[in-house]
Amino acid sequence: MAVVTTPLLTAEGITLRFGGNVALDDVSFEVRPGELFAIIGPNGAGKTSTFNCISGVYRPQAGEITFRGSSVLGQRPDRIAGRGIARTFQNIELFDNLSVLENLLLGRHHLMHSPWWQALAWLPGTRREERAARLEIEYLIEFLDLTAVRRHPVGILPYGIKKRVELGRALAMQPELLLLDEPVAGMNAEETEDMARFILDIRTELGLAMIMVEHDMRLVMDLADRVMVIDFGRRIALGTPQEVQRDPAVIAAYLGGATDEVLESAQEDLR
Ligand SMILES: Nc1ncnc2c1ncn2[C@@H]1O[C@H](COP(=O)(O)OP(=O)(O)OP(=O)(O)O)[C@@H](O)[C@H]1O
Repeated sequence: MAVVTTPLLTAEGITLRFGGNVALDDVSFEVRPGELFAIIGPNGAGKTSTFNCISGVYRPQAGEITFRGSSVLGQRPDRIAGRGIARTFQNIELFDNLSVLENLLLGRHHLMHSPWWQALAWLPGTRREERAARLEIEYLIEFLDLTAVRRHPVGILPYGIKKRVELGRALAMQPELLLLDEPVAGMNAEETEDMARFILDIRTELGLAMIMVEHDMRLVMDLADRVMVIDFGRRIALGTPQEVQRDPAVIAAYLGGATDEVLESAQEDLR
């Protein structure tokens, strides 16, 4: 008997317009618990817009997005984050003057009731809630191999480590779904390999579902369980990495209507 899994997130018929410009046109997909779901597509295809609809930055004019069975539409980004959807950004958004530990504690803090400065002050009378948070953060610091830099101000760290701190801050929010916006953009080969390892560890050890937007095809094809391809705001393919990289519509989207010969060579590249 086939096992039916209830989706964690469902997007149904999402349409998003900016004036006359259609950023997303009737896009539907679902993300299953524990799945690594990738969204790819040429520049301006609508990938970031999809993230912005899920995380409450944009409200689509049509369609529905549900997380664990109830709608996220119309909710503020902080409320959606509190429901278990955390996000990293294309451009790192951290507090440069604060340490790695402090940045992670602030990420954790939106879940707590005590004032934010208490998390940083670490007073002798610090409440139980703060102590529990501190233990979780210490676990994440170790998990992400950040122990050696835990007290360093984020501003002085190399780019690849900053991206890892940003990942840590999103994980500190204890999400069930993590949105990764170009996690390896601008990274060298070694940093990319490290990040790929951490993404895999998040899936296997923490069991989190992830949606990843990424231009690095090798990373996508190596890591993702399923891939959705969008072009000009439309979903043109959805399937396993093997299925989408064979799909002529996908190859054509990347090349803009090519001959059979060029398609074949693109297929090689996508492999
Ligand atoms: N705030 C906005 N105002 C007007 N148009 C927007 C806005 N955000 C996105 N768009 C438009 O929506 C379309 C999709 O953009 P989006 O940023 O989602 O693409 P993308 O696939 O993430 O691109 P890239 O790979 O370059 O990051 C583009 O035509 C873009 O110009």
